[in-house]
Amino acid sequence: MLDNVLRIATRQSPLALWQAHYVKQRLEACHAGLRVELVPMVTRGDVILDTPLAKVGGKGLFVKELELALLEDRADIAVHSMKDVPVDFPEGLGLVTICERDDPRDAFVSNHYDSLEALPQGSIVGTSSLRRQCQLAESRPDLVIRSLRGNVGTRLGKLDNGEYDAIILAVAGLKRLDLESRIKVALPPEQSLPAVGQGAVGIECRLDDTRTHALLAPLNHLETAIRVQAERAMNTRLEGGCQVPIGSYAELIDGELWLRALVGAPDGSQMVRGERRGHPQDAEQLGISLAEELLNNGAREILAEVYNGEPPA
Ligand SMILES: NCc1[nH]cc(CCC(=O)O)c1CC(=O)O
Repeated sequence: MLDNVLRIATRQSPLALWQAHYVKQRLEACHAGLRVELVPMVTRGDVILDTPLAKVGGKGLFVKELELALLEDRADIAVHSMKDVPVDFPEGLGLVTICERDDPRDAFVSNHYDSLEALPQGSIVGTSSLRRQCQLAESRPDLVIRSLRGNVGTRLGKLDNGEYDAIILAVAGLKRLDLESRIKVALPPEQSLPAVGQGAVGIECRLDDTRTHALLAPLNHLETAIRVQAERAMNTRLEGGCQVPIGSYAELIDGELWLRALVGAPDGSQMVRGERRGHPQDAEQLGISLAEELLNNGAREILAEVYNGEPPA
């Protein structure tokens, strides 16, 4: 491989391409003479579009092919939405860089209603995320929640077709695709606790590739990395698989790390919440101890039911 070239394995969805181009631009701005190339790939997750993710193997489907390309040295890095990165990495690969987080919140998107509160009884809301579903169902048990999959553009198309009265998407994804104008309200964490890593872009590479590590170093954002570390430690301790009703969100406020988390029954009938404050250096321990508190307060039973029961339609 040429000394001045770095290859990014990327999916070809508009969001994945935006994220890959973002990293390319930042790397080229940091390193004069470096040429960053995109290596576009198709993953199984891109091919299977009409089945709920929980039934076909979950989010891991979107990263396996990219990781294989790294292991076979057909690419040097893979760029991911941190939200979609499974907790475990294949032998020899790891996440070495987390870029500065964008808006982590969920967005309420509708063509007819200005807010969640304004939705009439029985309105149809689209989301395939159990995390969004359980929080919606808790505050508005009257709503009808229907599965919604596909790229951000596909999902908006289904809203515009009239299949849904409203849908929930990540603010960050809409912003990246220049679709911020579609957001009616960004939901505060109190109303829709974000997913682990939501809004942050992470970079995976071979653990022994010191040249790439050095090139990536200036892109790492320490505050974001600490927040996401606490969130991921929480999910890992819960053994949160791919499709889970778990929210996990950390903030750094005046030097203090504040982690909030929830586990909910998909129908919103039960919800276990907790929070912890501590030193940023203890991010991982904070996540683990909060997870243990939730497990002891009922999360264990909720998660067992979700994993053994039928995946939601
Ligand atoms: N599950 C797909 C996905 N993965 C990351 C984002 C948004 C960008 C981000 O959170 O970094 C989205 C779209 C969405 O949830 O609306």
